[in-house]
Amino acid sequence: MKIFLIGFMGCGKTTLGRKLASRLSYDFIDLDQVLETQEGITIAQYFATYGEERFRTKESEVLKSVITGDDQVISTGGGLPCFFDNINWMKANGKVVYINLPPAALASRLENAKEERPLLQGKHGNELVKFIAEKLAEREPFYLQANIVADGLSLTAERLQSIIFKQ
Ligand SMILES: Nc1ncnc2c1ncn2[C@@H]1O[C@H](COP(=O)(O)OP(=O)(O)OP(=O)(O)O)[C@@H](O)[C@H]1O
Ligand SMILES: O=C(O)C1=C[C@@H](O)[C@@H](O)[C@H](O)C1
Ligand SMILES: [Mg+2]
Repeated sequence: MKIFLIGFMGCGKTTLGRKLASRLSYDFIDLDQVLETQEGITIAQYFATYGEERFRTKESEVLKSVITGDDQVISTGGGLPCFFDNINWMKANGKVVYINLPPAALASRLENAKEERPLLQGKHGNELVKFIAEKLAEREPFYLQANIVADGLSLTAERLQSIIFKQ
């Protein structure tokens, strides 16, 4: 089975995805990391060099190219479900799980991890919370199309596993 983790930057897709894959003995794929390895530059450098539009095309191509094995946990980029047919494509190819967190919680996690997230550069404090709240409102119609919505506050890989497999 393929499990796609989606949600806003900082909701824990990479952190929880790696742990979930290890618990299940599934392969772990982080699409941001695959893109960085394929292109030989960081996401921030990719945005700076080619711009967001080309990044969206590239991340969609990466999504469709790496999904080859059977049992995989795939952590996606925060914006990926909101472009092209990506959300429907993921639902047609596996189970999609949205990790849901409120803006203030996302902001406090992201305050010290913004350098590698180009959309957040230069935003601090209340301005960061406001930006996240607006972007999240724009994106939720896509995120909420997931098969499963998981509450991201104090979420663990163990809990995520039991939600997905309804144990
Ligand atoms: N369950 C958790 N509880 C507390 N902090 C967490 C949790 N999961 C992740 N974090 C922290 O939040 C930050 C972002 O986590 P992570 O990189 O996994 O998010 P992401 O969803 O992959 O973001 P992006 O879309 O930018 O790749 C990290 O600093 C991480 O240590
Ligand atoms: O939310 C977003 O649009 C992004 C999230 C990250 O995972 C990266 O894919 C990139 O920084 C863009
Ligand atoms: Mg990530």
